[in-house]
Amino acid sequence: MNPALTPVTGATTPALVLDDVTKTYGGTVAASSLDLTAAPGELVTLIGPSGCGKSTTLRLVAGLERPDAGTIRIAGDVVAGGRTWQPPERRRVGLVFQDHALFPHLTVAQNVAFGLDKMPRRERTARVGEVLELVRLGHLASRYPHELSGGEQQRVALARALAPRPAVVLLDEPFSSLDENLRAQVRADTVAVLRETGTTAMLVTHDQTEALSIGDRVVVMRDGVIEQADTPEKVFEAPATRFVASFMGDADFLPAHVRDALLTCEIGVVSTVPGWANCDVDVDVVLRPHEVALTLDPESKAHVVAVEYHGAFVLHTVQLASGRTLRSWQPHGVRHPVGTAVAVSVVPGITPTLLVGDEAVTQPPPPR
Ligand SMILES: Nc1ncnc2c1ncn2[C@@H]1O[C@H](COP(=O)(O)OP(=O)(O)OP(=O)(O)O)[C@@H](O)[C@H]1O
Repeated sequence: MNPALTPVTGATTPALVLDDVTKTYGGTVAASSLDLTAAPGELVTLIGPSGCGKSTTLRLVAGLERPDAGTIRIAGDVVAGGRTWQPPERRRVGLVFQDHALFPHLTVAQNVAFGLDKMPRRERTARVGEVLELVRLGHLASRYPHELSGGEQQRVALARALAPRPAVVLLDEPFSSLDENLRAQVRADTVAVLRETGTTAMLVTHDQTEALSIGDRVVVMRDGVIEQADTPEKVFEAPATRFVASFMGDADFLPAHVRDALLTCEIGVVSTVPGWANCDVDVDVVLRPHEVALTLDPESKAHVVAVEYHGAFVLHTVQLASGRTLRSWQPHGVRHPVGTAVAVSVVPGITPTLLVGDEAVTQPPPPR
């Protein structure tokens, strides 16, 4: 990493802490008792349905909204909480928005220099050159925003956010105005720059794959509440709630039973459940399409009811004898026509998530 580009944060001090932060608008609780910590250099992705409070969370950190309660710390300093209130310009945060929000009458270099007005002129010019090189736009320094592509504008917005060496960069759906092909490239470039500079970032997205693929940690929100904040693997493979299981990827739920450490449901034995010996409990099992196997079986009461071609994989929906449906990813070359009778099982070695009510359980619930 280039030391000149390193954001100034203490190695052990979290870059960002939200402690019991709440924000309401009239009767709407947009953020409810949020607890969240980002370590220096961490990239946190925030995801959830429309209106769940993602942008509010970002705006609270940026200082564009005041919390009703709770404390926000940036690089160890309280910026909101109790009697303390730091305005946005004193918070050491960089902002990148979906629409880039560049000043149309300023050149690329002037846009990037905008937040550096307190810096001596020579230092400022050097810094602008440095961050423009970082985003590979040094050659376009004297262009105006309307003379740039969408992807280039987004890189200018990132350069402008990084120029003052913020403790945290906040990105609100930064790629959603870009078309599909460009988005993947700009996303990869942006993440590379954040990594190279060791920048702590919080990024709001609507895109599950994006949240999982770029986040060190994924924060799933619903109705102003954090449902789960975990590594991408945990969020996908061990969702904490029914909502997280279904929101972060395709998931089907079947009533199931654990007796003496054996998990069974309508399709038969699913797996063993170590540590669940001597119990006899009803649960729901979460099954993802890549965990469901199909074999041709004319005797089976299950049959294919829908087939969707997705290119590399073909999604089969199967109706079981009970009327419930399960989905199964089949490889590119496999296509069982609608009506085909199939035996359904799970692929070997899976550790499925079990739910009691809407909560995932890893221990047998206490006897009632
Ligand atoms: N300024 C405001 N005044 C009143 N209500 C607001 C205001 N800003 C947000 N809200 C409400 O707070 C809730 C959370 O909004 P927020 O914009 O944070 O959600 P979001 O998850 O970012 O949604 P989206 O994905 O649609 O952008 C919503 O119910 C919204 O209507």
